[in-house]
Amino acid sequence: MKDVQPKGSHFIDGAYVEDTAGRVINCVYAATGEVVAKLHSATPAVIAQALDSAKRAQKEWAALPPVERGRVLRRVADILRERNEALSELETIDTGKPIQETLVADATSGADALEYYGGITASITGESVPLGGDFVYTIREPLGVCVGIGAWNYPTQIACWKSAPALACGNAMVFKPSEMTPLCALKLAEIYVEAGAPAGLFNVVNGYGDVGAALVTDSRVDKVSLTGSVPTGRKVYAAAAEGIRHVTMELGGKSPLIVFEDADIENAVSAAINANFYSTGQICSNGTRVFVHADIAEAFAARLVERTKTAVIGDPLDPETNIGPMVTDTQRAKVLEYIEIGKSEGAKLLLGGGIPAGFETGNYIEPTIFSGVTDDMRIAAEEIFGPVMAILTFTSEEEAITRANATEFGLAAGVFTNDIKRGHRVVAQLEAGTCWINQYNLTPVEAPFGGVKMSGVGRENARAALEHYSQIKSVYVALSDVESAF
Ligand SMILES: NC(=O)c1ccc[n+]([C@@H]2O[C@H](COP(=O)([O-])OP(=O)(O)OC[C@H]3O[C@@H](n4cnc5c(N)ncnc54)[C@H](O)[C@@H]3O)[C@@H](O)[C@H]2O)c1
Ligand SMILES: NCCCC=O
Repeated sequence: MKDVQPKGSHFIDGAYVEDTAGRVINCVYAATGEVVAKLHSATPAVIAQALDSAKRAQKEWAALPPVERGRVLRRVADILRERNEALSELETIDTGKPIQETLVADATSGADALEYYGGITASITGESVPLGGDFVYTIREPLGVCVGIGAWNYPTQIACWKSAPALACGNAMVFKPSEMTPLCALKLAEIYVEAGAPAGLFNVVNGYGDVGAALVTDSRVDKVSLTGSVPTGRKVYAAAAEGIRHVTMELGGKSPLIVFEDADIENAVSAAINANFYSTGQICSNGTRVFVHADIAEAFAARLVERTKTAVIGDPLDPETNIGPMVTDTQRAKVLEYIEIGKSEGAKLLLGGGIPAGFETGNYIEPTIFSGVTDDMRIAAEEIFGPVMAILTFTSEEEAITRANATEFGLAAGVFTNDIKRGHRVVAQLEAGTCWINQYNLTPVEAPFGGVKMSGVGRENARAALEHYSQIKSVYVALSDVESAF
């Protein structure tokens, strides 16, 4: 295994920082269980250093002409693309996701975000509001120091999706990666400095949940953006509210994928595969409740099983591998428990359900398909965050919509139909922040991404994210005399 030990656990003010007094974080390669790097969770002194330097750098950064700020972000995008191979390998080692995915979905999607926001930095402006003589103009101002807290499934992408719009708006960011994947964001911090960002503008502090909690309540912090589970979201949202801080919450889901009887079955099967088994099922927007019209349910399931059997399970660093291990043994144990729950609830196990033969070392698990699932089963109601698909059947459009919406989550939804009117009619009624018609799980930077209901608050990507990293100042300008009562 290549040496991935970073020069320090944190990256602050343009340099690696270490404080061995912090609790140890072992970075484990999910395919073998090998400890590939050892870091230390941030101490209060490290957190203070990160926030102080971010506060300083933010002022310097916000004072630059926007076109110069945009240029720095675009340089970051270029470097991410130049180093895609090395960064993808690191992402694979950090997460266990197959290299065939990380080469196309991580540093590259991060680069898209940096390029997009670099391109619009100079057009983040206010407006002029005529009042028939007097007028108002508005200024879109940065919030100040933003804290980003990441989940473990997309460490590079999450760090880029948060930092790119934050920095474009003139903020600084202190980013805390998940303790399970501490390596990738450190590389991004190095690249920001190399691209010309002021030291301290993008700092990374590694640590457990307590480090995240300390950041959220610090008086130097103006905004918190979390990607994580609903239970963590509740805590972080409440803690941020104490200081009336701005928040973005990108949380979990249990999204529906509805396949109507007139759908192209081959495309719908491809979408169901992508919506459940990409990244070994560890994607927030996954369409894990696959509602299939009763008339085609048998044919759909047969083809799905046939194709899923051909998936190559293996070493994630092997380019042939489609399905790698789960991020940790704990996460896999949780998924295996859900599979047992599914069986005991009476769902029919069509495929998978255990540890693949020959893969007893590492956190491997088979892609698993249940049919005969009903809405009340826990495997249909709770976020599993692993490669477990539940097939449910329906007979009418109205029924499919009602049942798809019968969840506390609202992150995403997909509809497969060849009737374009039906496609639009159905998504208009689905309670989800992102919907796809005849596609699933594509999240281009040009499209806003985020959830409704318990799945979150705010949006990432597109111009929509600018609303969440800036605030508007109104300036009233009088051209006439001031009237007063006396
Ligand atoms: N909506 C999205 O964009 C999106 C994307 C990826 C993952 N997710 C969700 O993330 C979850 C999986 O990720 P996870 O297991 O890392 O989530 P998690 O909620 O356990 O942890 C997320 C982050 O929060 C930190 N944290 C934990 N307790 C904290 C506290 N009290 N204060 C501040 N920070 C704290 C963790 O250290 C970690 O960095 C799933 O629910 C998934 O759906 C959502
Ligand atoms: N590519 C989008 C991933 C977001 C959630 O896990």
